[in-house]
Amino acid sequence: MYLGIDLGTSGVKAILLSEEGRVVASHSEALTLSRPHPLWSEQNPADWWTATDRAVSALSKQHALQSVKAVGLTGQMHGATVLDAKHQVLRPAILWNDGRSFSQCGKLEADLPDSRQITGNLMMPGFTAPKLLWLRENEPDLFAKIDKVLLPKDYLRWLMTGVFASDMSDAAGTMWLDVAKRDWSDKMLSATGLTRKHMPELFEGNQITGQLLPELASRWGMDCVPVIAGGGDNAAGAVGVGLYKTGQAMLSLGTSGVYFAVSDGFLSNPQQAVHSFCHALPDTWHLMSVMLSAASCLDWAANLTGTASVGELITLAQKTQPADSPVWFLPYLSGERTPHNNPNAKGTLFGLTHQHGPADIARAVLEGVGFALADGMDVLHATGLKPHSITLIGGGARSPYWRQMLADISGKTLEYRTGGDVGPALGAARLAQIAMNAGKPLEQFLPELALEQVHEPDSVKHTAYAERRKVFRELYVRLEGLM
Ligand SMILES: Nc1ncnc2c1ncn2[C@@H]1O[C@H](COP(=O)(O)OP(=O)(O)O)[C@@H](O)[C@H]1O
Ligand SMILES: O=C(CO)[C@@H](O)[C@H](O)COP(=O)(O)O
Repeated sequence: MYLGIDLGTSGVKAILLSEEGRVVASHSEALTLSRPHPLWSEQNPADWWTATDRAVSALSKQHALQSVKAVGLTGQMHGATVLDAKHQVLRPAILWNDGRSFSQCGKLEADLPDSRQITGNLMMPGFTAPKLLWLRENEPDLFAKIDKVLLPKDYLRWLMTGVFASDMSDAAGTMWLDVAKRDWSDKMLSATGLTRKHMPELFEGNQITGQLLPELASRWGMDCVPVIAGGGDNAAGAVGVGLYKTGQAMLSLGTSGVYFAVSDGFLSNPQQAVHSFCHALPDTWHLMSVMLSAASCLDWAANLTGTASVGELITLAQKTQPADSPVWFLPYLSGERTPHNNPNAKGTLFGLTHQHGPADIARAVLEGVGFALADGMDVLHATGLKPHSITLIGGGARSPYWRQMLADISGKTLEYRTGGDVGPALGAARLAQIAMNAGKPLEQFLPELALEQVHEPDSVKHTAYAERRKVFRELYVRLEGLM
């Protein structure tokens, strides 16, 4: 078997994949997020480790882990985890949805006019490099002590193997990688006062980076098996659902919302904040549009409306019909990346009257996230890449009602496959299986998951939603200055 570990924002998931490609067990442990100041978003790396240890220990009670041949790692991207020379964590990790480094982004682009050519991307807060510049300017004593900068899953790897290593897909999200060359860029590193010695060694997603340390192996009832590079959660999620060829795409409904498409060449649309990164398999790249708050808006709305769970919130929304006097929701609760690149963008409810109640708000939130996802799809398609199939993954994809609404809003056929909700952990386990079967054809280990439901867009509803989306977009344009 293969063990896949996904350090998500809302929790750590561990799954066991059988040699035949079946998920035989899984366990999740929740994580919380801290927002100590406006625009800040942090987690304590010690909590990541506690949750990981608990998740794997719980899995070992469901299923003996003695037959695990390799471990694959994946996780939330871009987080800055900084260690001192004794390899102690210096401060809470600054996460992917943290907007504090907006001015540092402008400074980096001004200092390095070719930064978009090297990285393929617009410099955005949330990416790792501008956060390190923020630390240099705002916490200089701490910055001076930094010996290593690690991405979240690579901090777990360090604790599991004693090795500093990363993979190309996650490293691409730092803005220190030359994405076309798949190597660290000395120029980008030096612009933030760092060198290669601060970075982990680079691997492709399906390469072995080290072995599980003996004390952990015995704690979890495993051998000292290889730990594989793995990938950022989106690239690994794509591998999990079998996406590695140009034209394959997915929509990931996690804390963030991501439209991800595989490309065999290096394309980009930095002006509209489309991300252009390496894929987790050699010689492949991908594009993605990222919205910072997607399914997390449902958690927020469930809390706001006093509904017990996201499932209940969706049931509430289902009781409403698209109204004559609708409510609109701008889902920018943590600012936004694609297409606005604006950490100061705000969540907004518009159109409320005495007639509206919690159900209308629930519906507006589901629709608003859908409109924002459709905006992201449009700007990705503007690169010329036109995917021929779109698979839904992530916790939000568990709702058939929301899945159909997203097909109606986007006007695209959306496919839901069994097991898509554990996508990244499954992808990490699949990368581990590929690594242990080097030389065999990839296709053998990347079967598409069984199709559970196909959501065809309803053309009448799509036309109505297209009208509503015009107002959604206009609202942002008019409110941007006030935000
Ligand atoms: N039944 C459900 N229907 C729709 N959304 C759900 C359901 N259950 C959980 N979710 C959503 O799934 C999200 C978590 O998805 P997940 O892919 O695990 O995120 P992450 O990788 O960011 O930790 C939560 O924000 C929650 O709103
Ligand atoms: O910032 C990005 C991608 O660029 C996010 O997608 C993070 O990688 C977090 O993912 P989830 O926890 O929402 O899966």
